[in-house]
Amino acid sequence: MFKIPEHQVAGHQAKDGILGPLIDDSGNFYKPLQNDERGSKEIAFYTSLSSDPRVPDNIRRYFPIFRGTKAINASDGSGLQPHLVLEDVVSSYQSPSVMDIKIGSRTWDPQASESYIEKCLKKDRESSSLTLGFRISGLKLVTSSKDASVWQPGRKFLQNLAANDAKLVLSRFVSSNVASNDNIHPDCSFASKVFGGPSGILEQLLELKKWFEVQTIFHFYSCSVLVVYERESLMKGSSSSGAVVKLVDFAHVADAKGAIDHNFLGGLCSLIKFISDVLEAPVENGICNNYCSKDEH
Ligand SMILES: O=P(O)(O)O[C@@H]1[C@@H](OP(=O)(O)O)[C@H](OP(=O)(O)O)[C@H](O)[C@H](OP(=O)(O)O)[C@H]1OP(=O)(O)O
Ligand SMILES: Nc1ncnc2c1ncn2[C@@H]1O[C@H](COP(=O)(O)OP(=O)(O)O)[C@@H](O)[C@H]1O
Repeated sequence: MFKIPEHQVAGHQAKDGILGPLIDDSGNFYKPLQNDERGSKEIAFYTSLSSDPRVPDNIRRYFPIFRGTKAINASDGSGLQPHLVLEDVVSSYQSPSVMDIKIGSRTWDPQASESYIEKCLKKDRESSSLTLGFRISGLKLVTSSKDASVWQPGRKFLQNLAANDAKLVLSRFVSSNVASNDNIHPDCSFASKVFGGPSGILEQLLELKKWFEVQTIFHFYSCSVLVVYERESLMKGSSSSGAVVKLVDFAHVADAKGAIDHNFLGGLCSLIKFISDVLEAPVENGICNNYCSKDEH
């Protein structure tokens, strides 16, 4: 009944007897509750999100639906363990293309231990978090569902991108010619249908930004924007990409104590600028002008 999620792109993964999330056939995503304060923080967040009247209805749709907790057999063979039961946000896609972008220059919350802060500071400094205000934690793009081929760059490569290369990766994420040749200029041919349009990724991020400009309830440290779309249907000429933004990972959410979450807001603004640039770059001869580097992998 429980399976390892095929489309998970970051975080702890349930393979090789490791503790990680599981899914079922009914659209549920079971995230193991880490048995330190991270598990309780994530439950506290979802519980408070569900009941807090200050969270506007239009913003709730950016979070996976929370269906409580349940003890299920854990992926590491340790027997019944408590899991968060969340909506599996990719379950309605035939072959979802997914990108996880961890937002904010700083990924530790004020209550973290000295050793955890030190570990995060190192990762933030060595990744694009400090320079860009976000880092791409993982990405998987289905290039052909017929032979199950995918484009899935290494996580270390993705996390350490300079600005030009981040633009290149975002461009490739919405290009039709990813499979053909690693060095080919991305054509960005799906940019307008995935990033653009009245219900595209950019509009969704802008709606979230509006809320982050005023909300003083939560500080979202180490939280990710998950971008999902159905590439296969675009390849076949459909005009609908099913592009959605979801926020995931609330193990480090802190009380905002009445202050704006400038860390998340800054990272979100930076991501919005990158996506706007990809969208606005004029395409000449089918080639996207924001192509920047030849040596990515
Ligand atoms: O253990 P690591 O080094 O893989 O770090 C995990 C991160 O992996 P990454 O830095 O992307 O390679 C991982 O990052 P992603 O979710 O993969 O972006 C989380 O930050 C995870 O922390 P938590 O479960 O949210 O508290 C991190 O786990 P903890 O180190 O906090 O347990
Ligand atoms: N509700 C969900 N539905 C589908 N996939 C999810 C969901 N939540 C997380 N994921 C997948 O799992 C990955 C890691 O999730 P995350 O909550 O960040 O775990 P961790 O705390 O281990 O870092 C995400 O990048 C995404 O691919």
